Amino acid sequence: MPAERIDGKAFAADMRAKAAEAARAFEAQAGRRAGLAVVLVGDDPASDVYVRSKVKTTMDAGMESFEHRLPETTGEDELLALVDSLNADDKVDGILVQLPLPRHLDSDRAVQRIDPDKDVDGLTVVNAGRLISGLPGIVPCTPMGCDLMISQQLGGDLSGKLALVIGRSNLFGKPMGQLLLQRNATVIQAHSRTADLPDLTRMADILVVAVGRPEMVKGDWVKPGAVVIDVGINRIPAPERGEGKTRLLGDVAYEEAAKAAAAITPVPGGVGPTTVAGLLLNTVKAAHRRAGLTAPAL
Ligand SMILES: Nc1nc(=O)c2c([nH]1)NC[C@@H]1CN(c3ccc(C(=O)N[C@@H](CCC(=O)O)C(=O)O)cc3)C=[N+]21
Ligand SMILES: [Mg+2]
Repeated sequence: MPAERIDGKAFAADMRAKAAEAARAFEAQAGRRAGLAVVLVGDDPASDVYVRSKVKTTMDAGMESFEHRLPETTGEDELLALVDSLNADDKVDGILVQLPLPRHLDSDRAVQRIDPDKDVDGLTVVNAGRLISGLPGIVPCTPMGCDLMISQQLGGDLSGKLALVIGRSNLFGKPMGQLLLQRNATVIQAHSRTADLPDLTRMADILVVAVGRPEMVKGDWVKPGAVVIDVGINRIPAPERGEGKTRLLGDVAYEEAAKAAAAITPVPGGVGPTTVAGLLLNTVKAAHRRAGLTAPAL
């Protein structure tokens, strides 16, 4: 039986509907809309597309969007001053600094300047510490979306399951491993220096791949019946679609892997759309917390 194709677009639509419902409840109680500030420095076209989609989705969910576009030549002091002013602005519940920043800016410095209670990307050391300590905090959006998809497939308790995460970034791999651990999975965190990776993937009941190498995980690396989550977004040239055209490939060879897996996320239309939806959930949760209101279970 071929694998179930996990529909990330439908899943994300459901997450957005929940965020919109929570946003209405927040507005009714707080007398203002939850607000998300997005900071974009420079004019990278890919970042521009992401930011536009974040702004639109935010407004569609009944939240306020504050868009701050700064020129490529922005200095570090200016960027930090903007973050400071957003930290101090009561209408702003969430702050996102779009990455990557232009090379002359220190992205870690900018991100760590964000008030942890407004850090809707979950990238500050405070939120990383809260996650590893099992304290309430803000979880990075992409692992949050993957965690929700995995629990929809397998239930909330992953006792006895072996989960393999390939990738160890602060943005994805590390928090993903922590979320799986919290659900009682036995977690292996693999990365570019891991030896004999296919031997490990073949043991994994849950295989989460975030390496950024097109179709690196082959069909015969997948344990029969596994749940496979492909976090890779690799844009590759597609001359067959016309001059200068590109297409997206995941880190997993989808067609092959789908023959073994029980369920698998496609690229595009899998994990990607849940990322922006996760941002809305984080923003509306942050708004409730900041206003001293109980956030609805999301
Ligand atoms: N501070 C910060 N936080 C981020 O969360 C962040 C960021 N910076 N910088 C860039 C990356 C990338 N990212 C994606 C969001 C949605 C899709 C998405 O919806 N992808 C669609 C395809 C979109 C397409 O066709 O290009 C999909 O996979 O189906 C992908 C990638 C968030 N990022
Ligand atoms: Mg990673």
